[in-house]
Parts: sequence; structure tokens; C-alpha cells
Amino acid sequence: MIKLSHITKAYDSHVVLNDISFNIQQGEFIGLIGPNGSGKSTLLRMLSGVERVDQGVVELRGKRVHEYPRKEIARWLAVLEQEALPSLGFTTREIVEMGRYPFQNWLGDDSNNGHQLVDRIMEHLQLQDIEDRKIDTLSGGQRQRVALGRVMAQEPLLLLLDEPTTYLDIAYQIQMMDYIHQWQVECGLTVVAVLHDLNLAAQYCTRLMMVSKGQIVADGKPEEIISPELIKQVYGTEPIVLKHPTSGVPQILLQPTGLNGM
Ligand SMILES: Nc1ncnc2c1ncn2[C@@H]1O[C@H](COP(=O)(O)OP(=O)(O)OP(=O)(O)O)[C@@H](O)[C@H]1O
Repeated sequence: MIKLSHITKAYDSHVVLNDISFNIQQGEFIGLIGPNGSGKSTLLRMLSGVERVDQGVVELRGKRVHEYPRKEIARWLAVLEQEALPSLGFTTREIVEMGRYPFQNWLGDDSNNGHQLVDRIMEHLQLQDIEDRKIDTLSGGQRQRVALGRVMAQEPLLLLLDEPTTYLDIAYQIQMMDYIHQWQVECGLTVVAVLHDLNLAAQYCTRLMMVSKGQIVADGKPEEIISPELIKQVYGTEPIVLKHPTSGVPQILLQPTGLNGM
């Protein structure tokens, strides 16, 4: 699905991504984790093709990302970013319908029964009660559900997410990740998500890539990546790592440094 070969990207003379290579298979749920400023969002922008690499090659489904016309790539690649919704007076339903744009002809007709799909998504994400509300009147959690509805309407094969749970309370965080996980499992969706919350990342991702100073310093299953040693090496703070009592995945507890030795 995704093949990166020797990607390098610099802004001015500051190297942000340094010789990154990896492959991602269809159906994987990848978490990009790592400290602030390590290059995670930049890497996501290289994957979606909105920014060009300086060196190296990004291939999606066997073809260089920049060789795809934008409308064609939008039929199978969707990006969910923070605060990416337009706010100029659109309703919830209108925003979700925008996801169908890549499938419409010049008359605005949808080639694939898009209306029924939008109805199902509105129901699945419990958006019917607010379908006529302008999105600038919604809460942060509701807006994030609407943004998810729009990318679901796109029916992508590849979903790129940048911090999908920021600003959400714990119930909405779990709900959001559950929706995405269910979609990934049922439809064989490939997901690449930038996540700061290492506990959510370990719960939902099949594979984690730790980004540090523009390089992938570790790549593997959550139980291989979430270790006190690696986290200390990369973040400079050493957590306690425990096994989740029901799922068995590693979970971290932070240790305030001022309490050490008390
Ligand atoms: N358009 C840009 N112009 C100049 N520098 C940039 C640009 N985009 C990113 N950078 C720099 O590249 C580095 C990596 O940024 P990036 O946003 O990819 O990191 P990140 O790991 O996603 O960070 P965070 O976790 O804080 O969101 C940072 O030093 C940032 O300032």
C-alpha cells in the first residue's frame, strides 16, 4: 500500500526527515509516535503528497504519489486533520456530503449511491439529531465526529490522521478510536495516525513507529516499542510500563520527577 524509500526533507537548512524508508501493508493500523517537533506531521504530509520530498520516493499502491491527479487520489486516500473543517455556515450533513465530492461528475451527480451512504454514516456516528446544525455551533467532540463522517463518506482505502483525539475528553477519545478501529477491521482500511497518547496508541495500533529527530528509531508491535528504556531514550522521561489487565497491551504511568525517592 505504502512504500517509502530514503525520504529526506529539510526546511531552509534544517533537516526534518532524514533518510526514512519503510513499507506499510494494506489493513495495518500504524501509530506514528515521538516527541514534539520530531517530524511526525511532516512525514504524514509527505505520505498524502501535499508536500514534496527533497530526496527519495513515496509510492502509494505501486505509483509515485505525485503522479496521481488529486481528484483520483481523493477517491481512496483521506486525511483527517485537527481543525480542518470549513466553518462558513455549513451544516453537519453538508460537511459529511463533501466527502462524496471525488465521486461526483461535473453536474454534481454521485456515481455510487452516495446519498444512502451518507444516511448510514449519519446514523452510525449518531449525527442525525444535529444534521441541520451549523458546525460552528457544535462542541469540539461533535465537530470531530462530523470530520470523521466526512472522511468516511470518501470511502478511502488509506486514512491519514493527525492527532485525531486532541481536545476530546476520555469518553470521546475512546469513541473516536473505536469508530476508526471498527472501520479498519471491517473494511480492511489502512490507517496511519500521529498519536501523542502512547496508551491509546498501544491499545489500537497493530504497529508503532517511533520518530525521533527526523528518523524512525524503532518500528514494531506495541509490546516491542513501549518500554521504559526506549521512552527514556527518546522522550527523556522514564515511565512505569504495565500490562493492561484486560487487553494485555503495554500501558504507561508517568512519574513526576519531583516525587522520585519520596
Ligand atoms: N512549513 C514548515 N516550515 C518550516 N519548518 C517547519 C515546517 N513544518 C514543520 N517545520 C519544522 O519541522 C520540524 C518537525 O515538525 P513536525 O510538525 O513534523 O513535528 P511533529 O513531530 O509533528 O511535532 P508535534 O508533535 O509538536 O506536532 C519542527 O522543527 C518544525 O518547526
